[in-house]
Amino acid sequence: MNKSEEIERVLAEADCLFRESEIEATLDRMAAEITMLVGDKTPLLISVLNGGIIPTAMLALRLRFPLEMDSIKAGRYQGETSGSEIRWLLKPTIPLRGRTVLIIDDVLDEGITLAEIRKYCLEEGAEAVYTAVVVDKKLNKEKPCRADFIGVEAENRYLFGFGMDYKSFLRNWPGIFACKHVY
Ligand SMILES: O=P(O)(O)OC[C@H]1O[C@H](OP(=O)(O)OP(=O)(O)O)[C@H](O)[C@@H]1O
Ligand SMILES: Nc1nc2[nH]cnc2c(=O)[nH]1
Repeated sequence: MNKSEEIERVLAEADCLFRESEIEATLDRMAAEITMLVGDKTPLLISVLNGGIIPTAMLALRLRFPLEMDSIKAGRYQGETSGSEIRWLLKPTIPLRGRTVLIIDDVLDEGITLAEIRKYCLEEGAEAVYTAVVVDKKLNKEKPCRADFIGVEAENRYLFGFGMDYKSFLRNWPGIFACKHVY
């Protein structure tokens, strides 16, 4: 099976957990919550690449207050469907000292990535660090990091869409989908 056949098969078998309209409504609600908490803090939004690109853009367009944006890349999956050691690939260039930071990512799974990024921001002198994810996966164990703003909860299956990839593809799929099999 070549790559495009694999992607076609994953798509054909996948279950849609949340439709585009449901995620849009969820993002509206998250934006209102974020505004209440940090709307007067001139926050720095940090997008966790690559999965955070789409959620960050969609959330930022809903925020009507002054903010800055930067990115961080610290991945554990590197295009695979199971995680390993975290690798730092890009750090923000805007200084974090004294800032209210909002880290935005697509999915909170084991919570290791977000916990490490949160720790990094605090070490860099951020005054307050908040975290937002579109999906929090329900695992039957404690996570090292909780998100302050959560879109939806999903079962513990491999997900794609709305920023989340299947082996680097399908981040652009408009909804949240669960794979039946990973190949
Ligand atoms: O909670 P965890 O188990 O640590 O996993 C969550 C992380 O996994 C994915 O990133 P990935 O490393 O796959 O990089 P990507 O954003 O480029 O997809 C996702 O975007 C989160 O950042
Ligand atoms: N795309 C994707 N990335 C992840 N990183 C951790 N869990 C997941 C998941 O379910 N899907």
